[in-house]
Amino acid sequence: MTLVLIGFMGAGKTTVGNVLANKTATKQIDLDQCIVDKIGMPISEYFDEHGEEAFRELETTMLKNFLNTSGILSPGGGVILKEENQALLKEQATVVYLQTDLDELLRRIDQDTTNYRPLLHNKTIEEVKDIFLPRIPIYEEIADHIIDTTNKTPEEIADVILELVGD
Ligand SMILES: Nc1ncnc2c1ncn2[C@@H]1O[C@H](COP(=O)(O)OP(=O)(O)OP(=O)(O)O)[C@@H](O)[C@H]1O
Ligand SMILES: O=C(O)C1=C[C@@H](O)[C@@H](O)[C@H](O)C1
Ligand SMILES: [Mg+2]
Repeated sequence: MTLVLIGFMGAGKTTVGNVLANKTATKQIDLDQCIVDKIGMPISEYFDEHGEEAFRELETTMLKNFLNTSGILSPGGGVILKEENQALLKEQATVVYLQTDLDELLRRIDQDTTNYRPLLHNKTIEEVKDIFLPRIPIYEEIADHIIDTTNKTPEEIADVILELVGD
């Protein structure tokens, strides 16, 4: 079964997925990257040109394409918003939720110069909370395992995951 890492932007899905892939000699599929390769533009540009709803449709199509590929799948943080995706993840994957305190997420996102996250651009803390808080129960509901990543390195998180799901 595919191992899927879920969590908010900055939770470390891509980073931990890479560490895990190296440790287990499997491949990591970063769904955001697959989408970028397909659309030929950054996600932020796609949001500007086509809107979030169009992005979500595309994200669902790509999730279906890659869900049954063996390895580690790291989707974008909003993949859990669609009920269709929630059902797919619950039924067809082992799901690990990378849980992180909001302060730590904001610190990581602030320091991350390689990724631009359109949903968080120019948002106040209160506006970020409006996106973050309603997602928490969905992440928790879908997860087979929950790991608090706040004070752990990606290496430590990968080791916890391997203990939980075996390698
Ligand atoms: N456990 C950690 N401790 C400290 N920094 C971390 C940790 N995990 C990830 N980071 C850093 O936080 C930033 C965001 O990580 P990453 O891109 O892996 O998050 P993501 O969950 O894939 O986000 P998105 O949903 O936007 O794709 C990166 O700069 C990464 O180096
Ligand atoms: O959490 C989200 O809604 C998103 C997270 C990113 O990984 C991208 O998938 C996109 O910017 C949306
Ligand atoms: Mg990512």
